[in-house]
Amino acid sequence: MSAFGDWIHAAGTARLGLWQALATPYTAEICAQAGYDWLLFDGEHAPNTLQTLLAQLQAAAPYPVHPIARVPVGDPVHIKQYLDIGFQTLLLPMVDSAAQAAALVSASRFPPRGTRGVASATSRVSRFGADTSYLRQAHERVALIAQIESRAALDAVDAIAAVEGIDALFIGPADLAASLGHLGDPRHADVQAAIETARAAIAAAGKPAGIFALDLADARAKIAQGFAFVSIGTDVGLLANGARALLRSATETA
Ligand SMILES: O=C(O)C(=O)C[C@H](O)[C@@H](O)CO
Repeated sequence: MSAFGDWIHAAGTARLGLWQALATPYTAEICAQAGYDWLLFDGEHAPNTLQTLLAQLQAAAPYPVHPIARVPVGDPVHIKQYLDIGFQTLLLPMVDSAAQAAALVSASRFPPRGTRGVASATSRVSRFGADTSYLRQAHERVALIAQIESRAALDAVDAIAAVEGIDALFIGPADLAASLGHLGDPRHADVQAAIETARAAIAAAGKPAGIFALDLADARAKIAQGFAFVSIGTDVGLLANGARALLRSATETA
C-alpha cells in the first residue's frame, strides 16, 4: 500500500475530512485548526484560482491536517501546477477508465517515470530548490485519488483501482447519481447500491475508498459501511445552514 494508503489506515478508524469551497485562507485556517484529518480544497466546483489555493495551503500549513486538492480537470497542466505549489495529494475528478488513470499518473511523475515538467528551482514544493531530494523522491510523496462518479467509472472500477500510482478512489455521489439517471437524488436506492458495489471493489483491490457524505447521518452510515476516508461536511454548508438556523432560533417565539 502507498504512503497515503498507510496514512489513511494508520488511524484504525475512518479519516474525517471537511470540504473547502469558500476559497479563502481565513476560513481555511479556521477549519485547519478544528481537528479534521484532512481538508479538500476544491478547484473544480469552488471559485478558486492557483493563487487562492496557494494562500489556503499556506494558511493550513501550520496545522496537523492533510491538505488534498481537487483539480478542475485531470490534465497535465493542472496536475503540474497544483503539485508545484505544494499539494502532495490530488483528487482527480471524472476518472472513467484505467487508461485515463494511467495517463494521470504519468502526468504526476517526472521523467523517466512520467511526463511532469521540472521546475524545482522555483517551486514551493521543493522549497524553491532547497529540498534537493524532491526530484528523486517526488513519485513517492505524491498521492493520487481517482474519483468514481459515472456509470463508465463503475464499469471500470476494478481496472482503475488496479492502476499503479492510483493510491485511493473516491466516490462522488452527486455526479454518480446524475450519470445513473437520478440527477439530484444521490440517496436513490440504485445510487446507493452502486456506491456499495464500488466500495467493495475498491476494498477488494486493497486501496482506500473515500466518499463525499450527504449529511452527518450519511457520514455515519458510510463510516459504518467501511469507507476509509469520508468528507463529513462543507465549509459552505456550515456557514449557510448555521446562518439560517441562528435566525430561525432568534425569531422563534419562546
Ligand atoms: O459528485 C459528487 O458528489 C462530488 O464529487 C462532490 C461534490 O462535487 C461536492 O462539491 C459537493 O457538491
